[in-house]
Amino acid sequence: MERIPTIDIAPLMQENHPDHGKTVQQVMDACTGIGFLSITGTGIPSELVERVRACVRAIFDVDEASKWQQAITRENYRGYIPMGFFTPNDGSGHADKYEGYKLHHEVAEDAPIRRDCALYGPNLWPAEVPDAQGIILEYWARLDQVADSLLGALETGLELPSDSLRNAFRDPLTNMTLLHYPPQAPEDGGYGIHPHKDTDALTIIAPDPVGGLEVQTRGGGWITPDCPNGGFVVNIGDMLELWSGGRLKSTPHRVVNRSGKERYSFPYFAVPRHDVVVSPLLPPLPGFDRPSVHCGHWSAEIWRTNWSDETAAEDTPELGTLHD
Ligand SMILES: O=C(O)CCC(=O)C(=O)O
Ligand SMILES: [Fe+2]
Repeated sequence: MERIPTIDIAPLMQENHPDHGKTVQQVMDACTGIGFLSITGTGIPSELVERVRACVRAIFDVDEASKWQQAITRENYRGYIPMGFFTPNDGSGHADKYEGYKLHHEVAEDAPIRRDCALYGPNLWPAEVPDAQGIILEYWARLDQVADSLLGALETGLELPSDSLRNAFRDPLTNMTLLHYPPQAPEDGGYGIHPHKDTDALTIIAPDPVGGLEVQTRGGGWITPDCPNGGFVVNIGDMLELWSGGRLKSTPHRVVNRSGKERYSFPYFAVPRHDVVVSPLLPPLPGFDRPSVHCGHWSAEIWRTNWSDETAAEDTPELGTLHD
């Protein structure tokens, strides 16, 4: 499949919809083919998405000195990621051209799960944008429902027991990166985000109308998702690829912002609970041979190794890494 289909998922969001089976098949075809789909029929009002995008813009409009004061740390992977803060571990030495703000599934200061895994906790919210918390958490709750519906469809499509995927997302390590990509000049060869695969289970993005996301086809070309207004782009990450024994595809993608305009995006990365060990729930396809992944350990490793003086442990599976 060399194109990214648009699928109305309204039949998945309601029990016993007559088109449920047909929609499951469409989602399966996309996820076992190119690994990307555009979705409509989520019930999320465009107006909510636009309010989120306005907050994201305001968060990046904060002055540089204040951003550095609220920057992400090794101890707490939350807050600002100033432009050029992390360099990809691909040996190229070229920093991606974005600035970010990291958020995680919101957990109270005194939540019991914090005793089991240090990755959980309250988010940092930028002091300068007081509306951000309420608006983004409202949006987040809607995406939790969309992710749940898609996971339910994949359980059906893969013929897995009901809830076998969805149960892994109670107290999840789901996270979101707010992103700002300044426009890149035509002669500028770098990337907004270099080609990579997502290391999560499933990603949901409200595309910025300025464009810039590119997806690799099986043939090696790059295509742009053709997502209708009010729709979302969804992609399979490495964890669902692993769970499905290689049936669902985690596909390389990249961002290049040649629009001449500022680009804002806020991908939602669905990640299971910290103690979930992801390994194939079905016999792996021939040639698909990957070690299992402990979600808490693996998430901590991905974030730790973003600091350039930290190296990956021997036993770390290389999820997300692209090899030539
Ligand atoms: O900004 C986008 O559209 C995509 C970002 C992305 O691929 C990522 O953060 O993993
Ligand atoms: Fe990505």
